Amino acid sequence: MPVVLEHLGKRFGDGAPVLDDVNANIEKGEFVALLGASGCGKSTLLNIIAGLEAPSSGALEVPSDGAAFMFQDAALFPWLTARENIELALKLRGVGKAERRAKAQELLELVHLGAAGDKRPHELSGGMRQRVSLARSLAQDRQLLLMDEPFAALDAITRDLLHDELERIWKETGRTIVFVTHNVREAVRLGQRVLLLSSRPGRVVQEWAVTEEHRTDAGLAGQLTGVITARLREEIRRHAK
Ligand SMILES: Nc1ncnc2c1ncn2[C@@H]1O[C@H](COP(=O)(O)OP(=O)(O)OP(=O)(O)O)[C@@H](O)[C@H]1O
Repeated sequence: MPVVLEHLGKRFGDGAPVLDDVNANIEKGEFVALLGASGCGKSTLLNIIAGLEAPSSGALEVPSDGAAFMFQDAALFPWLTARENIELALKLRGVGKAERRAKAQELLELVHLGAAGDKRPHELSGGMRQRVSLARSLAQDRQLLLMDEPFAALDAITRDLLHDELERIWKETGRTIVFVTHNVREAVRLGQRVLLLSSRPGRVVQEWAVTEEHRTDAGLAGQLTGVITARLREEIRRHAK
């Protein structure tokens, strides 16, 4: 099991707990969508899984080689080309110079940017930049990939395209993915499992399995989206009181 979270809690300083008694098991190769309202602690939980933050209580098991991380903002180095951004990640991983170029090209092709390797970030669209960012995360070659609202800033059509791409890449690479979003449609589109995090404190309050039937039957997927949206609204209302 790559990720086990047991009674995980987090508070910053002497503030109110941000996370409280979070429990979850994520299996190897699984695609889990972590859904929650703004500010409920999704990024904090992802940072804890990534080892960037320590939990205040509870226990967690994560892969010993850590995780690759992809953020909402591509955060590419502007003075490097797309290829060089990816090569840098490979270099940091200790891949030799000769091998780096071929591997970077392979990753560019995987994200359908085979011809754009020499472009710098400002010459790329937002969607293309996120593809480079995805390729760079894959260059880190970790089994576990943590994604923090990576497509939130993109327009709906580009986002749909990237959903298809990410699904294909997930299937091709067998990565374990934890994908944070506040968008229910996106969670149902991508996740095999959707975990709903409550607000203040954040806790997994419900989870849903997204089955093959949901993938092939838009009506069924729409129904599930409706059910999850209603539950999310309830959480937001409860928190607003
Ligand atoms: N380093 C920190 N110090 C103090 N408080 C923090 C810190 N990091 C996060 N918080 C608080 O923890 C809470 C949860 O933040 P977090 O960013 O994890 O939520 P989120 O669900 O990812 O939100 P969003 O969807 O808006 O990105 C917020 O109230 C935030 O102010």
